[in-house]
Amino acid sequence: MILDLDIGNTLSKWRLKDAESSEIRSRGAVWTREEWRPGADIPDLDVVEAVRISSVARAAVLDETVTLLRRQVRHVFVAHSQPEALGVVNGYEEPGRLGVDRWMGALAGYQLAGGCCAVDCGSAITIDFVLPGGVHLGGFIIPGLRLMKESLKLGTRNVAIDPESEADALLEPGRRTVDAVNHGIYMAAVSAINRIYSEVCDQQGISLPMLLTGGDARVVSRGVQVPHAVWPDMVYGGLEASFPLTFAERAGKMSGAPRVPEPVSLEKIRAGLAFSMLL
Ligand SMILES: Nc1ncnc2c1ncn2[C@@H]1O[C@H](COP(=O)(O)OP(=O)(O)O)[C@@H](O)[C@H]1O
Ligand SMILES: CC(C)(COP(=O)(O)O)[C@@H](O)C(=O)NCCC(=O)O
Ligand SMILES: [K+]
Repeated sequence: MILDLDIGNTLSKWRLKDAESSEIRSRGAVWTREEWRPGADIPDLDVVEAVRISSVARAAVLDETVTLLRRQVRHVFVAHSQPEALGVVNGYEEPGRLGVDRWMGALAGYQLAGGCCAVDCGSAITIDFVLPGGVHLGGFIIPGLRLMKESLKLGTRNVAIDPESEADALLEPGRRTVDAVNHGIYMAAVSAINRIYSEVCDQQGISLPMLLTGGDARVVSRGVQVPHAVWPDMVYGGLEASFPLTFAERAGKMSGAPRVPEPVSLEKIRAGLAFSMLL
C-alpha cells in the first residue's frame, strides 16, 4: 500500500492507494496543528510500504511526521519545489520558495492538460499558470474563504457557506451579518479567479484549461464561469508524477484525474474582459 500525504496549513489529508490495483482504499484528514495520535483518523501504517509527502506546514511538522513514518515505513519520499521537473520550468525567482502544493498542482496539471491554470482553494487560494511548453509563469495568492471570514472577526466563523448553495443565491445582498459575510467572501474569491484567469490569458494570448482543487473547490466551482474541472486529488497527482511507484504511474496515469475541460476561445475571454471594463 502507498500512503500519500498532503499536509496543508489547515488539514493534513491522506489516502491509501493499492500499489497493485491502483485503487484508492481509504482516505482521511486530521487537523495539521494537532498531533497524530492513536484513535484519530489516521491510516494503519502496518500495511504501508511507501509514503509520498507534500507539506507546506512548519518545518517542525514535516520533520516530526517524517521521523514517525521512517520508524515504520521503508520508503519515504518528500516533495520539494524544484527549478524544473517533468517538463515544467518553475517561474519563481527563487524556485524553492514556491509552495510545494502549488508545484505539485502545476506538475499534475501539466501532465494532464499541458498548459493550464491550476487553482487550489484551501487556507489560501492560489492561482498558478503553466503555458504549453512548460513555462510556469508564477501565480497569485489570496486568503481562502475561511481566512477571509475569520479576518473580519464578526463572530461568523462557525457558519460556513452551505456547499449546496446555488451561486445565484450567493450573489444576493445579505440581510444578516452571516449572509453579508458569506456572500461577500464568496464573491471576492470567485471574481478574483474569473478576472485573474481572463487577464493572464489575455496577456499571454492563449486560452488555458482550468483545474480546481482544495477543500473549497466544490463550492467555488459553482461561481467560476470559466470552463474548468474539479480535481480533488490534484496535489496527489503531482506526487504520483514526481515519485511514480506503480506500473500505471510510470505510464503517466494519475488516480482520479478528470477529463480536461475544453477552454472557451480567446476572443470570448477578451470580449468578456472588454465588457467588464465598460461597466
Ligand atoms: N470539513 C471541513 N473541515 C475543514 N475545512 C473545510 C471542510 N470542508 C471545507 N473546508 C474548507 O477547506 C479549507 C481547507 O482546505 P484544504 O484544501 O484542506 O486547505 P489546506 O491545504 O490549506 O489545509 C478550509 O479553510 C475550509 O474553508
Ligand atoms: C500559499 C500557501 C500558503 C498555500 O497553502 P495552503 O492554502 O494549501 O495551505 C502555500 O503554498 C505556501 O506556503 N507557499 C509558500 C509561499 C509561496 O508559494 O509563494
Ligand atoms: K491552497
